[in-house]
Amino acid sequence: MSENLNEIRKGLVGVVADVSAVSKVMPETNSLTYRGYAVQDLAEHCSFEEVAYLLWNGELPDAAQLADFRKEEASNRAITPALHQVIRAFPHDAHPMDAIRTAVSFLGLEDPDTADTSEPATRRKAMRLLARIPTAIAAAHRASKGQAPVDPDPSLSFAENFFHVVLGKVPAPEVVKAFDVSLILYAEHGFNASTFTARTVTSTGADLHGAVTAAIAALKGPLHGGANEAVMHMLTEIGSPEKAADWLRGRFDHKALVMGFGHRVYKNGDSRVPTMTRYAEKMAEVVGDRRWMEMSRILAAEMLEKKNIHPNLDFPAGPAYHLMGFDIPLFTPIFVASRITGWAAHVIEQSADNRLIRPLSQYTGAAQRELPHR
Ligand SMILES: CC(=O)SCCNC(=O)CCNC(=O)[C@H](O)C(C)(C)COP(=O)(O)OP(=O)(O)OC[C@H]1O[C@@H](n2cnc3c(N)ncnc32)[C@H](O)[C@@H]1OP(=O)(O)O
Ligand SMILES: O=C([O-])CC(=O)C(=O)O
Repeated sequence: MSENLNEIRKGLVGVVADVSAVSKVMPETNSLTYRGYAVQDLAEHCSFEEVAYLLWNGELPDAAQLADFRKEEASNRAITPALHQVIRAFPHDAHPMDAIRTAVSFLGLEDPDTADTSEPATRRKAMRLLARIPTAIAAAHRASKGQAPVDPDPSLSFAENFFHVVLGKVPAPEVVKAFDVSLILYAEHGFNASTFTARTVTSTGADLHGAVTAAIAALKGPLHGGANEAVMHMLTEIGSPEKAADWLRGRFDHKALVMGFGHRVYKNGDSRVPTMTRYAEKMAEVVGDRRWMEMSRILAAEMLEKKNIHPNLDFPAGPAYHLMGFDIPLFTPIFVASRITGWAAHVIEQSADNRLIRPLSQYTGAAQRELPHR
């Protein structure tokens, strides 16, 4: 095999690493489909549970299949006293992404199917993770604030229950809908860094909890999922719409990244941004606070005009989650609660037709040499 420097694609830019039937990212039309359905249609007309079923099964559920899926998810939400105890032992200033990464690893220790990498076992484990991740995120977040955990409520939808376990109350239906839309938009996106991490771990024959633990670690990074938190920190730092343009000029002067902008695949706009922006605007109306969306509008217009760079999904999701009442460190964990669906679909797909993922590197270190005399 040739080892030509010209063949190196740093960051694997443009490399097609495998086939996948889970989703299709189409930068030429700024569009995205899950199992063939346009993501904006799914977001508008389906629930997150239906989309989770679709990603895992290839087809949308009928009424009975959806009822079974919902029942299965809702009845698996409780976490053990042992995990609650572990969570209470986390440092109070631990980032919730580190907390959920550790909790998922612990859930692997407890799971009766941990080491079984067969497809039926992986599906059972995926359902348990989907159901328990919100409970663990909420327990860790509440413990860090000195608050007691809230028991999950099986009578609530996935989205309603997320608010219930984190905040202890379920907001108005339009807020729940906006959150559900965000979960659908975040659920799946091809071979992004965290999903590729999950597939790489799976390719070694390792189990789902290992793959998801690694994927969470990858998602935390500010160039990936961590950007939704960084966006809200940025907006908070700017403070008011009048300061947005000047603040941005300062970033340009320092050649600094502007969080929530740019994308490895989309160069002319992220398929999910128009839908998420619309729902973030609705949240601004509900809350009666237009400041964040006004700042966002100015930043997006300036970035496009001066740099020709479009926002990605994390840009409207950040202020949307803030307006829904979530603390900033919960934003990327919410991404985890959603993306577990895409990760599991890819783990199942990778296992079904596996080959070890193992690229090459071109060596640039010292030439071969003799050991010093000893
Ligand atoms: C859900 C998600 O994970 S979406 C991604 C979330 N991440 C972010 O929002 C972080 C900010 N964005 C970025 O860091 C990048 O755009 C990435 C990591 C998402 C994509 O990176 P790449 O594909 O390697 O970037 P790309 O090659 O398109 O960059 C082209 C040019 O635009 C610049 N650029 C790209 N994004 C940004 C940005 N957010 N702010 C300022 N400049 C940027 C690059 O610095 C580069 O400039 P150069 O040609 O002068 O070196
Ligand atoms: O596709 C990517 O590289 C990042 C992204 O938007 C996602 O994971 O949703």
